Amino acid sequence: MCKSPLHQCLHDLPKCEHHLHIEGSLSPSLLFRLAALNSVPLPDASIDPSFTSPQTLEDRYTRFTSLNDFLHYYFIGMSVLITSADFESLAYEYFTRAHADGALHAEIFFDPQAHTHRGVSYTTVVQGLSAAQKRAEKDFGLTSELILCFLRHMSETDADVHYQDAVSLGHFSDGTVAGIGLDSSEVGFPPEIFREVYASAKAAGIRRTAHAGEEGDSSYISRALDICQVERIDHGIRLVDNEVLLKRVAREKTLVTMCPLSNVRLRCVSKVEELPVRKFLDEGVRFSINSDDPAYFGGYILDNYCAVQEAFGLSLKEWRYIAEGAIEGSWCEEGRKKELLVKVQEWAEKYKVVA
Ligand SMILES: Nc1ncnc2[nH]cnc12
Ligand SMILES: [Zn+2]
Repeated sequence: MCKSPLHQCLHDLPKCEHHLHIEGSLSPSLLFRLAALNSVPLPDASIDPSFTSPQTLEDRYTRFTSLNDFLHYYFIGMSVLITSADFESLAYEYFTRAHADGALHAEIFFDPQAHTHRGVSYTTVVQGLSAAQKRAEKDFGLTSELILCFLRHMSETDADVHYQDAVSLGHFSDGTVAGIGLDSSEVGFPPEIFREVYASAKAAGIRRTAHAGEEGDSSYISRALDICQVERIDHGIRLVDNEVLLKRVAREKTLVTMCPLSNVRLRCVSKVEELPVRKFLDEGVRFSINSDDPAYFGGYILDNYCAVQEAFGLSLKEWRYIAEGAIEGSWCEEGRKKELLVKVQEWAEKYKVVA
């Protein structure tokens, strides 16, 4: 448990998670178990000693030097996921943990290209994730959405093939997949590479987000907004370098999905205190707080909330603003948003937060 005196209060605060890579919730112990079960070879421990045991892998995760250093382990890790049942248990475990942290709604990324290119079909992945979503809603009342991410180090053509697969299966129109995103190595892979697939999605009324301004400079954010017409920005911490852009994001109520512990582990900042939380609050930027890849970055959603509290000492009124902004920026139905806003009101009454 964190040291923050607000721990219980932050636990009880109705939370929405918008930036969670489901493959990034694969713990080293599950990784080793699934590798054995599915007979997937892991790197030889004599070449990379991190793969000696779950503990040595966990230790290696505390020493990432960059986004690419992390992605190397992330892609090896997910290679143990083979069957629909693997994806279902991975996602159900994540939902169970998010529920225990007091999350009521989660919008989770998945990376289909990273699976299809090693022979696991798009349908296998989505069947497993959808089954977990239904179980989590039934068991915990936790609602969720899927966001199909394109890997920016792969071609636009390949992204389009996967987009068209999802379109032809009716996954965007029947609600199986809520929208598209863009992830993986940022620098050198600007958003405009994917302008056409984003234009198709916009024309079809499909929701759009993209990682931008994580390691890349603020022009990645403006290009994601202007060229790909995204409705959200994932990470977006480099907004602080461009005052005009920051004011625009505040004015347009674009949701910025921050991931504090991730940014520290990947050395985008040296400590949580360096993140623009205070600046975003002062300027009225709408943002949510998220875990990104919790099994790799040392914390789930509540750990991230507590880390922000320890660094910035926010008031309950400010936490209420964050919670309401996260709900308003969610991609769930309006009816669900209203229910979630009522829960924030109840939280405010319980903790005597004046409006
Ligand atoms: N933090 C991150 N940035 C870019 N791509 C990712 N894929 C998983 N986590 C990511
Ligand atoms: Zn991410």
